[in-house]
Amino acid sequence: ERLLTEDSTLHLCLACRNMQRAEAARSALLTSHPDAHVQLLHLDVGSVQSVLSAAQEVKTRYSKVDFLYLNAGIMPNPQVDINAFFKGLFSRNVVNMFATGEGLLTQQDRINSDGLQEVFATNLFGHFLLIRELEPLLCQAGHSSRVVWTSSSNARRSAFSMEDMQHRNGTEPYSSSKYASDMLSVALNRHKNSQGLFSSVICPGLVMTNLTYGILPSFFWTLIMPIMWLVRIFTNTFTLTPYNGAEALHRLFLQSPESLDPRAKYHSLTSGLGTNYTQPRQMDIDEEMSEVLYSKLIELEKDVRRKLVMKNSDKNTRG
Ligand SMILES: NC(=O)C1=CN([C@@H]2O[C@H](COP(=O)(O)OP(=O)(O)OC[C@H]3O[C@@H](n4cnc5c(N)ncnc54)[C@H](OP(=O)(O)O)[C@@H]3O)[C@@H](O)[C@H]2O)C=CC1
Ligand SMILES: CC(C)=CCC[C@@H](C)[C@H]1CC[C@H]2C3=C(CC[C@]12C)[C@@]1(C)CCC(=O)[C@@H](C)[C@@H]1CC3
Repeated sequence: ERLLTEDSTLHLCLACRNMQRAEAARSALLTSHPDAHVQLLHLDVGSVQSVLSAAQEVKTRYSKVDFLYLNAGIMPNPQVDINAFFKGLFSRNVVNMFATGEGLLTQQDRINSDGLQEVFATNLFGHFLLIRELEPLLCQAGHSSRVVWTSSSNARRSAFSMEDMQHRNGTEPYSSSKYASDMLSVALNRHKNSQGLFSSVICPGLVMTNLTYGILPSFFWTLIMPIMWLVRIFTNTFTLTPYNGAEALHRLFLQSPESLDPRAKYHSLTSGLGTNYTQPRQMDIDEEMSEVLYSKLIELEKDVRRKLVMKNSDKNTRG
């Protein structure tokens, strides 16, 4: 919506797993921008086969991609640690606790049909595979393109382990996957800037969406809304509405790739008085670690492709 308000001649492609929701989003966009070009594409970013098919379809439809917004993300079965919340409330760490949710949330992950951890597959690996597949459209001579990751201030180095990059053994797969996306963005810039591809990371702040309604029921959030407006005075990270949360996505659209800081996370912020702005903050990233992650993802990609070929040939021989 905000991009079309900026430039109504844009060609948008909404890549979604639920086509009914995609159609509803398209209709809403066409109501406010009747001449807009909005196409739909089926994509389940958590499925390797779906990513490969969707990328193939993009390559037949378009000759180049200027912006790729990697926004899809999940936080399955979140649990709030109430004790930690009340402890944090009376500690010196209280502002950081509200800004990042650090130490308050755990999730239950599971293995998907590709044999990958679902949160890792959805929040990181599917996006990575999509970029790899779309490289011919993203990396073109004399043309610069942009990849924008929706990360989170919940991303934390200590939640991530290189020996367990899928977070099979921990209870914070969300934080781990978001930290991995921050590292991957840094690595992508190192590898791809020379080919015209620029990667950035944003955090929308705490926004009321299906994700947050999965943490606490919507009526509870409505009930504590006055408290949240109060908290906003101290953190600025309680953006609360999708419009405010999209501030950094919108800002990056207007900024030239050369002016971007590859090691910064761009935060959507809303002041106590309701003013929206974007602020870059340095990420806690080690270049060497990001390089190791990049290599491990390339290895996993090879492995996953090999398995898919075997699976498909098995299917063909059986029937
Ligand atoms: N809300 C918040 O406070 C914060 C959110 N974020 C991040 O913002 C992003 C958007 O989340 P938000 O809008 O809050 O949450 P929602 O759950 O409302 O939206 C998530 C979106 O991702 C889509 N999605 C999930 N899994 C897949 C998949 N396998 N394939 C394709 N699409 C998929 C969902 O599609 P469908 O409609 O089919 O479910 C939905 O459109 C996420 O990356 C999240 O981590 C970051 C910081 C804070
Ligand atoms: C606001 C009050 C009075 C209570 C709510 C407490 C927590 C449930 C809440 C405080 C900080 C929140 C938070 C997130 C989830 C809900 C909280 C832990 C996130 C982790 C949600 C997803 C993200 O990506 C982060 C940016 C959020 C950070 C803050």
